[in-house]
Amino acid sequence: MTAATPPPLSPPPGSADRLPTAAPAPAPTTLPAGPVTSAWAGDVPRLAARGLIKRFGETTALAGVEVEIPDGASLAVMGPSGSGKSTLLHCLAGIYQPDAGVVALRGREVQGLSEKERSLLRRSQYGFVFQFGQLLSELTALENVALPAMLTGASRVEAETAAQQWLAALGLAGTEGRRPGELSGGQAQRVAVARALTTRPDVVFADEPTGSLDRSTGHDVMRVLVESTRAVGASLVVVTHDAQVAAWCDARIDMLDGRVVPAGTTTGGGVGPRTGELEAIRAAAVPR
Ligand SMILES: Nc1ncnc2c1ncn2[C@@H]1O[C@H](COP(=O)(O)OP(=O)(O)OP(=O)(O)O)[C@@H](O)[C@H]1O
Repeated sequence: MTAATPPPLSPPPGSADRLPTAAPAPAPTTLPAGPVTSAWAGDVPRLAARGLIKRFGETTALAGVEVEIPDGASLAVMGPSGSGKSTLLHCLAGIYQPDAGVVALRGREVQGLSEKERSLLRRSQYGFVFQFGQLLSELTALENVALPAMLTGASRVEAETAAQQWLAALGLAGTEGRRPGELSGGQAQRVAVARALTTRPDVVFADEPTGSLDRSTGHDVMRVLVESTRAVGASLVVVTHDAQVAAWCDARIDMLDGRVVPAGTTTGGGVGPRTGELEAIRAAAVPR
């Protein structure tokens, strides 16, 4: 990694105006054409799950999870290691098929789709940001961001023009030609955010998006992630151990043993000190 100058914080207030509106050619929708499922016929959430159960052999990773994410809202999923956070994200995103329960995108059930249909759904209507970005190391930042749009049918020129706009809006102008190894951790995560937004997804899923970053860079990345998804009208699901990361989101659920429990009842991080506690203790311990 280079000792890169941190990019300017972005998007600044009002940045929605600066985010590109050029969308790639719309991908064929994978949502069933039928009516909205009656359970959500009134106020249809962007994404919802009912009675979600997922088992791995003897392990019940999800034991009946209910969750709703409104249009354009962000949800933090917290809880200790092994509580089912990533499994929930994978079920919501159509990566895992649940053993029971319903997942609905805009009121239409998606859990019964075939693997091919779910793959198309993920490519065309969801965006993903992971802990280590998962950028393709041999591609430049521009190519990484352009790729999802090309996979959903946009021409190379169209996809790269839009990618350039996304990168500029996210404070990354000038990094287009760099490969992931030539970016700072914060820059790489911003590229991952740009890549997640480029197909104008319905929902962005982020699994520990700041897990590999220092506190200040993580703070910037969360701001960019929350504000840019909001600016384009996407809903956001963030899995995190960090209460300060969760605080960026509109709502939070806590998980324990595969269930949603009242917020604040889990430590989110095992037996160790919680986020910010050591700093507070050290500050309090300074002689006055
Ligand atoms: N592919 C898998 N095969 C077998 N067991 C799994 C698999 N994925 C998850 N599990 C188990 O399901 C439970 C929930 O795991 P999950 O990864 O969802 O928890 P988590 O809250 O995301 O944990 P962490 O914070 O450590 O990532 C755990 O007991 C885990 O061991």
